[in-house]
Amino acid sequence: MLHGKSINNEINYYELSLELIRSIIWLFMMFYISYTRHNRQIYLWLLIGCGSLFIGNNMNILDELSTFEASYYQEVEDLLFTFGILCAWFGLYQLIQQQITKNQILNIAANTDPLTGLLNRRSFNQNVENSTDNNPSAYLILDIDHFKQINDTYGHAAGDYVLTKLAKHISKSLRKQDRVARWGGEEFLIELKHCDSHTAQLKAEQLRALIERSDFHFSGQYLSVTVSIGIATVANQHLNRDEIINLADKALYQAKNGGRNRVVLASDLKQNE
Ligand SMILES: Nc1nc2c(ncn2[C@@H]2O[C@H](COP(=O)(O)OP(=O)(O)OP(=O)(O)O)[C@@H](O)[C@H]2O)c(=O)[nH]1
Repeated sequence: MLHGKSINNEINYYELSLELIRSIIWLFMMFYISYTRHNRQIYLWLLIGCGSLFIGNNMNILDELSTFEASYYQEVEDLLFTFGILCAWFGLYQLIQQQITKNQILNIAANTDPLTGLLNRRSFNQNVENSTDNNPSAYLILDIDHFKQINDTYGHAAGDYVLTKLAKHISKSLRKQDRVARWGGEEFLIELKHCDSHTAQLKAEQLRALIERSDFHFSGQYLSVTVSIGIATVANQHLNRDEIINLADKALYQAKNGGRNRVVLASDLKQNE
């Protein structure tokens, strides 16, 4: 007899069973979370939180058995409850944060090219479909000349370096409203918003010259890099975007056939055909 409270040996088995079932469900959920999220830290917070809540809940069952003052159990129970709820909420908060971060990472991975960080073809097309802008745009398809040779001579890593550096050059030379995507292996698609064919041709020529002048050094080797560019504009063409891009592709084909390292406009192409 410690503090003058009479011993009551009756345990409420029904209450205890309910607590046990609840705890088993929690444990199962936490193992499931830990297994699917692969994050032991979150699992630990939830486990500590739920463990404290479980013990807190069962304090009143112990109360029936023991000799301590009821107020003593009440204090410990309150403490465990508060601690348990804080831990469980913190675990849940971390779980939600982790889910948000994972979604963001997945979103970036789904929409960008991993090598250059530019938009990928899927994401570029999606945004084009969502666009309600009726102003004329110009489409430029830029392709690296003899890229296979760079890979074959200096290695795949050198080719990757060229692609990455080229992507940076293109991105830097564009305005905020313009977009660029990695369209294929060594091909980039540029969308110049509100741009007529004359301006598009000037910009493409500037970009071509900039790349020709740029230093591409890889592992102490100087790499000569040039590009060919095909252009098509939306203005005055009663074609949809896919058809315009096809026109730009044809212009690019002619730039390649014309000797590479040059810019060809689709309207010139029509006249020449
Ligand atoms: N390093 C590297 N090479 C790539 C990548 N994607 C595609 N390629 C290579 O790009 C090369 C494209 O070669 P081709 O289509 O023959 O074109 P090209 O040699 O540039 O010739 P032209 O376009 O006619 O001037 C192939 O050798 C591909 O392996 C990449 O992500 N990294």
